[in-house]
Amino acid sequence: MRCGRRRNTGFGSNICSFRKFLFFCRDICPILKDPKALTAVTDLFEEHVRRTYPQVDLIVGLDARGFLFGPLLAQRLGVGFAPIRKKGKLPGPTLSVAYSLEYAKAEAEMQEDAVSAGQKVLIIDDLLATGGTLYAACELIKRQKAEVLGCLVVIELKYLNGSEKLQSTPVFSLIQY
Ligand SMILES: O=P(O)(O)OC[C@H]1O[C@H](OP(=O)(O)OP(=O)(O)O)[C@H](O)[C@@H]1O
Ligand SMILES: Nc1ncnc2[nH]cnc12
Repeated sequence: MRCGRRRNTGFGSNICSFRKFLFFCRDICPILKDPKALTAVTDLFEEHVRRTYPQVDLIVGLDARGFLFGPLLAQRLGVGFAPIRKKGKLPGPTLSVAYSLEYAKAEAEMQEDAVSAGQKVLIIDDLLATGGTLYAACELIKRQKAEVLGCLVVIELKYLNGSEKLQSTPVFSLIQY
């Protein structure tokens, strides 16, 4: 798919926009191509987590682009990382939750031993749209009796009100549209 246009303010210049079906999509791939931008994104997440959630035990990243930012942040913080994947990808016993996105339905899965009861968890992804994916991730973590401290995303599509679906779980985003 061709990249349409880029914003030219702050990090926004590293976000590519394109159309998919009837939707206007945002792509974080240009951040990955620019080492300074990727470092700055990681710095901002690290700064926020150290200030707001010093008690965090584990970073959980969402399939697929949460895997690009999550391990970098976990390593900076000196905590572990665990993946939530789309259905059918993870080995061993798993838990799953179905959810809807802007343009599809899917199922999120997590390994049963990925999170321990009582652990304090932050969830990370590239983008919050309708909130279906992050909501499913919160459900998976709560079912394992761990605590979700909050969610971190590079981009939040405010006009889709995804944070309302997450109710009292705080969302920290670096760029809003
Ligand atoms: O807030 P929501 O409406 O749930 O949408 C957000 C999700 O959609 C995108 O991934 P997508 O599921 O399209 O899959 P991909 O990572 O495999 O591209 C994005 O990376 C988020 O994970
Ligand atoms: N508008 C959007 N842009 C990028 N990824 C998305 N996932 C769901 N909605 C999206």
